[in-house]
Amino acid sequence: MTTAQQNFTLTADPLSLDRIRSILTRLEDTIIFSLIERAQFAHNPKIYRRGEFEELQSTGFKGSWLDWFLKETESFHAKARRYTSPDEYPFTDPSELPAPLLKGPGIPAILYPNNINANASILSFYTRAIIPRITRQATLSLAAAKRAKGITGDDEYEDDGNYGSAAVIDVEVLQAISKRVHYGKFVSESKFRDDPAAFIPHILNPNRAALDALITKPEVERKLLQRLRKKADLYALNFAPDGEPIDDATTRKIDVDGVVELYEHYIIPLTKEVEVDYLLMRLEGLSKVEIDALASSKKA
Ligand SMILES: C=C(O[C@@H]1C=C(C(=O)O)C=C[C@H]1O)C(=O)O
Repeated sequence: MTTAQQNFTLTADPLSLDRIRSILTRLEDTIIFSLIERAQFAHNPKIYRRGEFEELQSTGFKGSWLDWFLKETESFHAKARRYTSPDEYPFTDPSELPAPLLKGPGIPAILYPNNINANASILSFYTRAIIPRITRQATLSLAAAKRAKGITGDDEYEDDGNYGSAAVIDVEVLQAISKRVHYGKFVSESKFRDDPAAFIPHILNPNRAALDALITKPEVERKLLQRLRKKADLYALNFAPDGEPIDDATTRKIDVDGVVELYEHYIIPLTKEVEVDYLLMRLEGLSKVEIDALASSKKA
C-alpha cells in the first residue's frame, strides 16, 4: 500500500468534518506563506498573457508562460500518480497529461465519481484580481527605483524580469488554492452522509439555493476570516535581530486585507460552489430503490 493510500485508509475517518476542517485550517498557512513569497516579486503581467515569449511560441506551445509552467510541472507530477488522489486536480487539460508511471491500486474511492474541476475559475481570479493586489508593494518599489534611473514605459514599471521565480511560486499558490477549494467535495460527502434525507429532495429537483443554504455555516466562515486576519497580521510582520516586531506598515510582507478578501470574495464562495456542484451529481446512476434506502438512512 502506498503512503498516499495509507494517508487515506489509516486516517481514523477521512470524512470526519473536524478532520477536513483541520486540513482547511492548515492550508491557510500554506496559502499565506506562498503569497508572501510571491509578493517579493513585481506583477510581471507578461507571464500571464499568451504570445509574450517568442521562444515559447517557437516550440509550438500556445499558452502563457504560467500555462507552460503548469503543464510542465503537472506532467511530471502526473507520472508520479498525483492526480489519481481525490484531493489533487490539475490546471492542465487531463488529456494532455501522461499516464502514471506507478502501477497498482490507486487511492480508495472516498468520493462519489465526478469530473468537477474549478481550476479555470481559480486561475482566472488569481491572475486578474489577486496577483495585481498582492504584488502592488513590490511593483511600486520597482517603479520608484526605475523612475530614479530615468527608465520609463508602462509594463517596464511592473516587470522585474523574475519570470521563472514568479511562475514557480504562482504554481505553488495555485496548487494550494486548488486543493483547498476542491476539499469542498469531502465536506459535501461528509454532510451528505450525515443526513442524506435533507439533501435528496433538492438533488432530485435541482435547487442550488436550497443546497447552498444547507451547506453554509456562517459561524464557521466568520471564525475562519477572524483567524485568517490574525495569522496574516502576524506572518506579515518583520522582526528586528533582537526579536522585536518592526511596527512599520510599509515593511509588511503581505497585504493583509488582500489575503482576507481573497478568502471572503473568492476561495470560500468557490468552495461552496464546488460543494453544491458535487451534491447535484451525488445521486447519478443510483436506482430509485438505492435513493429511497439512502433517504431513509440517517448516516449513510
Ligand atoms: C467548508 C465548509 O462549508 C462551507 C464553506 C466554508 C469555507 O469555504 O470556508 C466554511 C463553512 C461553510 O459555509 C464547512 O462547513 O466547513
